[in-house]
Amino acid sequence: MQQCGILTNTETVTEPQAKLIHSQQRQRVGLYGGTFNPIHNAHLLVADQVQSLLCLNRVDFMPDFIPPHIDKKRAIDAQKRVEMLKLAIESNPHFGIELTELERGGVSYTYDTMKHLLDKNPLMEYYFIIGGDMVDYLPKWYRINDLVKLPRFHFVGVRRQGAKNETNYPVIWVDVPTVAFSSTDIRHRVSTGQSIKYMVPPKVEQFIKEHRLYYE
Ligand SMILES: Nc1ncnc2c1ncn2[C@@H]1O[C@H](COP(=O)(O)OP(=O)(O)OP(=O)(O)O)[C@@H](O)[C@H]1O
Ligand SMILES: O=C(O)c1ccc[n+]([C@@H]2O[C@H](COP(=O)([O-])O)[C@@H](O)[C@H]2O)c1
Repeated sequence: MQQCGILTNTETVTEPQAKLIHSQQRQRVGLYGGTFNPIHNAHLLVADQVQSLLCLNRVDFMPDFIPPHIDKKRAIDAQKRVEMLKLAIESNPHFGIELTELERGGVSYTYDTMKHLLDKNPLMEYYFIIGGDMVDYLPKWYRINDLVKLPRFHFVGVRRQGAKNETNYPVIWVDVPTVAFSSTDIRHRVSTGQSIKYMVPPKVEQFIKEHRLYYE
């Protein structure tokens, strides 16, 4: 079991220890942004691995309203994406859902989201999880130079096959065992009658069937 460096009953506290204690009064929150159309097991695996590797208090999945790369995909309605997220995370006490981008509407620029969350939650330290493929695109992100300078904000890059997995921006890199499929693959498999068993949680599979999502 990994130790997360919690100091207890410390009588004489050195300056580095004090800084550590102070930093531990902050909640370390992972944010996993995406369209989640639908959420799949690779997302869940990444979130779980990053949570334990970085000793995060929790990881919140944050569905976007309009993804900044609009041409990338046309998602099903937000309510159904959230329903599937709820079903997927219900058994993990370290997982939650952050709805701020859906509530705000418009294009879900991360800079706007983080400004809002950091102002609202001064005791939270945020770890924004992105795949290595997304790291390659960081230079094109809206106000990226301002975003990386925000206090209490960190990018966590999950290395992925096929991505460059390097950048000049500050990124905490992690290696986690992962699998290569995407939501696009899930949608394609459903629309062509192939099995998605073990690629999404059973309740999400059931939801997709019941609501006839992605069949055409
Ligand atoms: N198999 C995977 N392994 C690691 N990271 C992943 C994987 N699939 C998606 N991600 C990451 O999850 C985040 C949210 O992704 P998103 O909701 O767009 O899922 P996606 O599977 O990439 O969807 P789509 O195929 O519709 O683009 C992104 O940072 C993406 O890089
Ligand atoms: O702010 C930006 O310019 C920006 C550009 C690309 C992606 N993002 C965010 O990165 C997360 C993953 O994006 P995506 O397209 O893989 O779903 C999601 O939360 C997006 O809002 C943000």
